[in-house]
Amino acid sequence: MANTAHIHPAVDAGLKSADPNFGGGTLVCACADKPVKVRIEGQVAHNHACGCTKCWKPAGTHFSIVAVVPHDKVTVLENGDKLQVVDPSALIQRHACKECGVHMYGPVEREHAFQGLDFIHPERFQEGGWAPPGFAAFVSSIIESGVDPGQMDGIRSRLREVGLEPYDCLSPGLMDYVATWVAKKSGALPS
Ligand SMILES: N[C@@H](CCC(=O)N[C@@H](CSCO)C(=O)NCC(=O)O)C(=O)O
Ligand SMILES: [Zn+2]
Ligand SMILES: [Zn+2]
Repeated sequence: MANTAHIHPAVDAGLKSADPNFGGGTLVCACADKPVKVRIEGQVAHNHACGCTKCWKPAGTHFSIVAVVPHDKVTVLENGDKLQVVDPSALIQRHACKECGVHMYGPVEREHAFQGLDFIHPERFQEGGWAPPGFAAFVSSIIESGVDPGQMDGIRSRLREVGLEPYDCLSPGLMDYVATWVAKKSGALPS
């Protein structure tokens, strides 16, 4: 029987390939009136499906689609007065539209391996061509949002079917990157 587990509309509809000429675009929130618009220069990196409770997801969806760009490639173009930080104590300072709730950008300002990067949701680009997600992160975290643990086998196999290897943290490459940063900071590895 076909696996019909829903992941995210952009995944369920079939992932679109990156356009090698994609040079950036404009993220737009979901407000019909005075939408927040944020300009991103260049292609996104490390795009992934994220099951954590903190990332913004469209209604009825278990996963977000989230990627990073350098902070200096992010410019608020319109209606920035509608933005507010969701959780000022979080590592990722997610700036959400107060009216529709869409997260528009989330800088990491703290001393961390990801400092200088902003987390964004490429599905909010009004243009196509952004790099598709390459793996699924924080998959077990969807249980924290109320997903029945009995559905996890089906969800993980669906993720594998669509080419998104499921992990319960970030991908091994990113976890190694973070751990290397920590080891260099502590002196466990030479910097
Ligand atoms: N089980 C928790 C996990 C939350 C979490 O650690 N999320 C990650 C991934 S977000 C995008 O990849 C993270 O780095 N969070 C930092 C932050 O949120 O500031 C849950 O589901 O809430
Ligand atoms: Zn909005
Ligand atoms: Zn997340």
